[in-house]
Amino acid sequence: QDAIRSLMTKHDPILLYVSKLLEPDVASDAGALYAWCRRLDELVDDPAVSGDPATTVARIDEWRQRLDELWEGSPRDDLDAALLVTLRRNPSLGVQPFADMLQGMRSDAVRARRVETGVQYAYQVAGTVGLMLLPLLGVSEEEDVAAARGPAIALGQAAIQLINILRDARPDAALGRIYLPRDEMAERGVDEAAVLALQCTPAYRGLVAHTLEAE
Ligand SMILES: CC(C)=CCC/C(C)=C/CC/C(C)=C/CC/C(C)=C/COP(=O)(O)OP(=O)(O)O
Repeated sequence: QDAIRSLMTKHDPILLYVSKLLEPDVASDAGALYAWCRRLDELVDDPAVSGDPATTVARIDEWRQRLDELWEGSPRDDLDAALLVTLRRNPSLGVQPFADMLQGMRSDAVRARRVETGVQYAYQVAGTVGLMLLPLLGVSEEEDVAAARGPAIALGQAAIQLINILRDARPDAALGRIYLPRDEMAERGVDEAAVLALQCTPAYRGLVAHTLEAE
């Protein structure tokens, strides 16, 4: 629990407050899921390997291997062991959202410069979080999951991913990366070169305003 708390304190302090609003078991399950996602993100975002897709991909594949071992009941460390407790407490939690998040990070890593985002990537790195949380929130019967799946993914995407993309658009562009949806950029006449040159054009402002309104 201490290791989970210190990850949250460092990266997402607001989640410490959110956790206090949850039942103790739910809070510790959410914390275990958080630690898995955050450690994966740290592997990928590590500045030491950010210019080296091959190393990043190797790390992601290693994390996938660890996930499989965890699913077979063999955690490699205390944080994995905490996740195993969570998996046992929430048997409807399937491997798919974890595998999908890994796939999203992998496809991000192999594209050296420009990442096409859109709905699929947003699902992979954020919508999946909504799916992971469903069983913790008491949604585990098959037909309930089917009904809640769409809203859960939408919540993850809207709450985490799109806000993140807009917040980080400038530093990402400075790194030669654009995570804005390509189809909407084209529709609104937002020029890729202008974004990379950090120009805040009226078309770009329009896209930001439209994205915020839509969510
Ligand atoms: C503890 C509670 C109440 C909920 C936990 C909810 C969960 C599982 C959250 C996991 C979020 C996470 C770390 C996802 C990994 C992928 C992702 C969208 C990372 C974004 O991280 P930021 O720190 O916002 O951005 P940087 O990667 O740029 O640092």
